[in-house]
Amino acid sequence: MAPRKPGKSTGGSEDPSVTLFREYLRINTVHPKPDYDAAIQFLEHIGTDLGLTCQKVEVCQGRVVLVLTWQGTNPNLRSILLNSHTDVVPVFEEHWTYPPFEAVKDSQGNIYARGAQDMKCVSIQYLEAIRRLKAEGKCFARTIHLTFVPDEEVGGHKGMEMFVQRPEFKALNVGFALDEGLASPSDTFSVFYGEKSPWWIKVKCMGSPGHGSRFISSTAAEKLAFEEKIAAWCRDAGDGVTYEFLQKCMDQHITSTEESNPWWKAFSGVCRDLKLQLKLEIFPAATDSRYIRAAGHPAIGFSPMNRTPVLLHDHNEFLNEQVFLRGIEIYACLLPALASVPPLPSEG
Ligand SMILES: CSCC[C@H](NC=O)C(=O)O
Ligand SMILES: [Zn+2]
Ligand SMILES: [Zn+2]
Repeated sequence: MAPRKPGKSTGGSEDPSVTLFREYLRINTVHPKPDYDAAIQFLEHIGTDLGLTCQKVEVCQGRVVLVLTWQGTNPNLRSILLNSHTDVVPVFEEHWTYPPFEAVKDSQGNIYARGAQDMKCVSIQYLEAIRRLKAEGKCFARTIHLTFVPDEEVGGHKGMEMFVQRPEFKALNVGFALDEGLASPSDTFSVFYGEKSPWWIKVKCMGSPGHGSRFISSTAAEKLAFEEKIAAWCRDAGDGVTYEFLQKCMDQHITSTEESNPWWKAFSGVCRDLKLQLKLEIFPAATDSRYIRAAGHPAIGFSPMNRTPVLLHDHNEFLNEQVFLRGIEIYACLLPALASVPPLPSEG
């Protein structure tokens, strides 16, 4: 085990937000057996400390969604949803320079841990931005809800997919949601308004595989045409060859990034004021945003990490503490703007 080194980039005294982030990273929520209870207890404690109301929704056995709420002054208006998942993907410890659940900070202020980018940073940034706004005595018209969901990394079925079907979700009256994005190695910040639709397919071939790997010449861009091709391959391979979808993402919703859209106007307006360069992208995989969008709500994927290599699911995932702290400042500007979007025509 590598020794834990004291951080030097802050001159020895660490920002309490960074300390909290590192504490959260040490909670082992790795698949296949994430310690969700420990994560929820930790987050609930922070929320209660901040004076947020707390609700727990058990979407199925052992899978609880934690909802922390900062009530707005006009509860009739639609709310802002800040979503994050609590689970992280497995590690190959032998490929890590530092133990992946110790949140070691090196001399440059880089914090190494599974979940440093995906996406424990964002959970703590949301909370710490709220801490700052509350300390300044701020309050806003719209309610802000934070949801902490399980199982995103295994498809979100026992997480956000079930939660959006629940009356407790409908009662949140969501107007606009923020969820995870990706780091960006350049100066720009990546912003995601839609996602690819991954298909994970398990093919079961009991006998001889025959010529099941033979490709048919005409390619099909259309997804349903592609599924027919898979079915045909299985038929061609002989009896007893079956396939099943482990993931079949079909959602094609995208979120408006038109200046005329009031949510986008608020989001992009803050970024302009802060001189953040945005790069609008389609997320290359699938996140829980797809369930939020499919439920009819606009959602933007945004993890404020520029000048950072994209290391989600990779060995030696890290985030620099200065980038992390800048993210809190960014949310502390975004949240007031979003929670102050004037009543929309549909809100009377
Ligand atoms: C299709 S379920 C996707 C789960 C996971 N999402 C983001 O990383 C992923 O591995 O892409
Ligand atoms: Zn993620
Ligand atoms: Zn992930």
